[in-house]
Amino acid sequence: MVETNQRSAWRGWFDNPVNNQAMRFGNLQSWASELGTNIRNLYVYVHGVCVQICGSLAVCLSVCDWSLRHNLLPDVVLERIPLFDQMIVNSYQIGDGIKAHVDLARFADGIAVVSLGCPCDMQFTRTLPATESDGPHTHTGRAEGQPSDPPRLHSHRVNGVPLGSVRQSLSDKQMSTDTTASIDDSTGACTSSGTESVVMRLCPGDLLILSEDARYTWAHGIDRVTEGHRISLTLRSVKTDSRTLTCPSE
Ligand SMILES: O=C(O)CCC(=O)C(=O)O
Ligand SMILES: [Fe+2]
Repeated sequence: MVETNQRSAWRGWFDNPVNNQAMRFGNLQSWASELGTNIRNLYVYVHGVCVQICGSLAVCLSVCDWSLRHNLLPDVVLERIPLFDQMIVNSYQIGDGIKAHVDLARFADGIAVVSLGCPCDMQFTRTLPATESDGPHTHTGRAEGQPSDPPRLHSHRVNGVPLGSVRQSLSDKQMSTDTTASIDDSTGACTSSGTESVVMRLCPGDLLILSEDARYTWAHGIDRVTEGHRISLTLRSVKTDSRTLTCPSE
């Protein structure tokens, strides 16, 4: 449903391949606000393993059927009204990508990206400290590279949840409440040349949430889309102190 509505929402915007990005600030279209509401209400269950300790020995190891419920966004972000007030729609033709970046600091924590159309691989690279990087707005076609010399770090868990589990199919009619996500540590985590990186396949209907560590200390980018037309919706919130646009000449 979301995909059908949204496709008609941007019909004609990208007919000319020169146009590959559309932005909206302030009040979002009703379907985009509804998407934000659905994201606010989403949570995942993380299944656990229980180790029972007796003295200094682990005497029993059992896989439990209890689950930990995680909201997709931190509480402080979920309290925000509206949750999102800025949207970018990116259109990628074959060969297009987006340079590895950390989203600009003027956007608050808690960013949601919905993937539609053809799948692609998104690369995550750990980079510290979080910087006001070039940002995504250099979306001019092919990605040009990765941040130079990112620090070496070790964890591929984000907010305690492996990156690969923070995906939720929006085509799932149950999306508002009883959603589940499996923990999958085999999401392509790899280490090369001392750089920690993770590749995540983004399929149509996937929702990617970037918050806290994932939002501030991992760069994300797409080398190039290889299979066909892809559309992404990025929902963000402009920080209160960044809402006034100033003209450099003033
Ligand atoms: O197209 C995407 O999946 C990511 C877009 C993005 O990172 C951005 O607009 O900041
Ligand atoms: Fe981004």
